[in-house]
Amino acid sequence: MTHQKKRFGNVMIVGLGMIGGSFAKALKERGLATLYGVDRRNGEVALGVSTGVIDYPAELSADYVAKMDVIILATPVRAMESVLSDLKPLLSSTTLLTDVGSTKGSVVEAARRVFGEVPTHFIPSHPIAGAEKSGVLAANSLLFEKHMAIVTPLPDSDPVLLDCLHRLWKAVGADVVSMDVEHHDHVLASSSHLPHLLAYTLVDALASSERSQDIFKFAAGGFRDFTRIASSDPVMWRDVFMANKEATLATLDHFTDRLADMRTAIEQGDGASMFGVFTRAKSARDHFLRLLELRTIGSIEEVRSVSVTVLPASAIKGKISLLGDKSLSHKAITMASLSQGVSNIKNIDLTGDVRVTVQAFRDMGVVIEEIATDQLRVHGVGLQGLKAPIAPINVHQSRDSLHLLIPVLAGQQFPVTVTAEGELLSQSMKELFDLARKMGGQLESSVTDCLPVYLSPGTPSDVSIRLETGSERLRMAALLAALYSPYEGVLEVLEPCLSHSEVLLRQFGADIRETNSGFHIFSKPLTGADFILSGDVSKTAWLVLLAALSPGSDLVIQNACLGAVSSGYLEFLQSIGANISLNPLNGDEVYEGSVEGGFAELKAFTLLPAQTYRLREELPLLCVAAAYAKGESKIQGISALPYYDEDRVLSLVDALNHMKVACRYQSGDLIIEGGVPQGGEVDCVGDDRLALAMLALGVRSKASTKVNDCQKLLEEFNGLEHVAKQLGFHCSVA
Ligand SMILES: NC(=O)c1ccc[n+]([C@@H]2O[C@H](COP(=O)([O-])OP(=O)(O)OC[C@H]3O[C@@H](n4cnc5c(N)ncnc54)[C@H](O)[C@@H]3O)[C@@H](O)[C@H]2O)c1
Ligand SMILES: O=C(O)C(=O)CC1(C(=O)O)C=CC(O)C=C1
Repeated sequence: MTHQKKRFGNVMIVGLGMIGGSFAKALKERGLATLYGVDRRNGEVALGVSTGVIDYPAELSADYVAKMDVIILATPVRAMESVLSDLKPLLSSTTLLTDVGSTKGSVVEAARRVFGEVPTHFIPSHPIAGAEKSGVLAANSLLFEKHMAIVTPLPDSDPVLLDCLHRLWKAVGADVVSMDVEHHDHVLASSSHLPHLLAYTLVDALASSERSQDIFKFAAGGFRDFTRIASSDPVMWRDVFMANKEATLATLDHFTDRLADMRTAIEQGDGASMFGVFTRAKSARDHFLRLLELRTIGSIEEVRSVSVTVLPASAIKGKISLLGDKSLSHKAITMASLSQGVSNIKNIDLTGDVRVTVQAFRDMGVVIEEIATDQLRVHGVGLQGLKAPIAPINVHQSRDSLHLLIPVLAGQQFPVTVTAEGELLSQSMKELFDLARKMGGQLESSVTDCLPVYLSPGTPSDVSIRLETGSERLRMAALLAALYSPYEGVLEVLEPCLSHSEVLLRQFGADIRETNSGFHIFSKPLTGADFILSGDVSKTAWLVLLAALSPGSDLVIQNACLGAVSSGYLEFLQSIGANISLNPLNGDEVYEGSVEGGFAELKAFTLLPAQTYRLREELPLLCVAAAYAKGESKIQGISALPYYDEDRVLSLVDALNHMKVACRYQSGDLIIEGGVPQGGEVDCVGDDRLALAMLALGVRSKASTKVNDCQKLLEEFNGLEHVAKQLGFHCSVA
């Protein structure tokens, strides 16, 4: 045999069936190895050669085995012991020996029985990919692409060969993960072995029933989807259940108990229990499917960047009602989940981060029905009625979800891990974690006060909290912490007037009394409520600014969220000359109403540090107002802002410079000279608020403005193009 040495040299497959054949074919097609096949059925090997799956037939003899760089066992798992015995006298310790068996403990035990102890060059593995077919003719060279391959190294495994095993799986397209043998067998017992057992048993039970002819005749999609895997190879699966007895019995018992509960629910006509199980199962499956799709279609980074372009010189005209406020949407879902009874929430915005909050409560057993695209029915479980989730709670990049969940989780009876993604992982959460500590919770994290955090409950105690910052998210978190006080919680805040958080909590029956410095919150269960959410605050702020900057505008937002906190920004715009009128529908301190806005020349302004802090959420929009105002505006105290608010302003300064707006950042203050921006192409670094500010900058600029990296903006504001069209200005997504 004369051939050039390939990257993985000579590779022998023992058991040239569907999996062994697929592996051989994948390596061969990529030119990565010279392939040898061994099978107890000579016909499979001959077929392997004739169909080009392998290069050469082989045998388990010294001649062949000695020159192999890699040997892969791909027989059913119980046949592996005899193959290992045959190989034992022939093997060299430099040959990587691995397997693809569906169970790992039994294969390791077989190696121990044959060799005395597991040789350092035998490293088990398992591709999580397959099909219900068997035999070499079912070989598929793409089978492992974007699927996982688990390697289960042992403490003494040879590191060089372990590295080679990782590279081998990677070379055929798999994502490689490491796991210990016992964990592997437990996880696979539930994710793979139990479903096969159910499919086989279901088909067998139905096939032996008296109506089997008709059952199969009328079986359609559901039956087909559920039972595809009952066509899998019986030898392989008999071996799996004999090899992984303990773990499969454990998961089968758990499942049998749950099935018995379902039987009782059907018998008793208990629709609520059935509905609960089905809703949780649907949401869990949808969630896992999304994760799976993300893995198989590529990572988030690979998603192509989206840009939004705004054309200048159009008036903002029309009457509009906005979808519910994002922050109120998060809060309403949280309060409804913690209430006793059912809540109906209308005009809720279920896009972007709000989904994270919905998913977290579903993961903890709350049934949340989506009645319409903007309407939820939440079956609350009470303040302490959440169930331990089966996996860590992931808040992704949602700061709102995190601030609501930490105090709520600190008030439960079970421990839980909370994690996040992106920037949230590297930011200190000290103030938030301190609230949970005050509630008696214990928090452990590998980096102090950062996520991921392991949160375990302690003894609940009355909390007394004094907030030193004006953060609305922290205020809501503190209110929730106080709500879990056994008798009375005390909250002192910088601005003791009522905000939407307290008003919303009162709608759910919370006993919150105002004091000179804040609130007293008395222990009392929340009760379900029905309500309609007011329109989004940041979209209102954006549209009103667009109208103020565009001559000829005549805008009416019918369901704006008004009141002490949310109208601070609108009142400030009024103070610099904007033509805005606020028309509250009722006289409460926090209320809904309409906002009317039109064009007016804006005056330059100075924001003192305290104002800058108070208006920090809308600061990018105020910078845009300054860019169009007559004269020089000064925004003081930017360096004293939380760093993410400061970063946002600094990114906007880049865009201002790019659009030839004269501005400078000096000792923590920003000075902006008003004029007419040039337009151009800018990047919002994936920040939705920054994207809105940059689009506002383009609304009356000399040329069109294209804002890149708008994925997050479109998630958070998915009706953007429609709203623009309705109000007569041109905003297009590419
Ligand atoms: N089918 C799947 O979806 C899947 C997925 C991942 C892992 N696995 C594992 O891969 C292995 C192979 O499964 P498959 O689906 O390819 O089965 P398969 O039936 O297609 O192939 C197994 C091959 O092994 C041969 N064989 C049996 N005993 C032998 C022996 N003593 N010596 C030499 N050859 C022998 C058989 O003749 C057959 O050709 C199993 O251990 C299985 O647990 C299967
Ligand atoms: O897709 C299929 O047909 C499979 O059964 C593949 C499957 C699984 O259960 O997911 C089967 C056995 C394994 O060991 C790994 C993967």
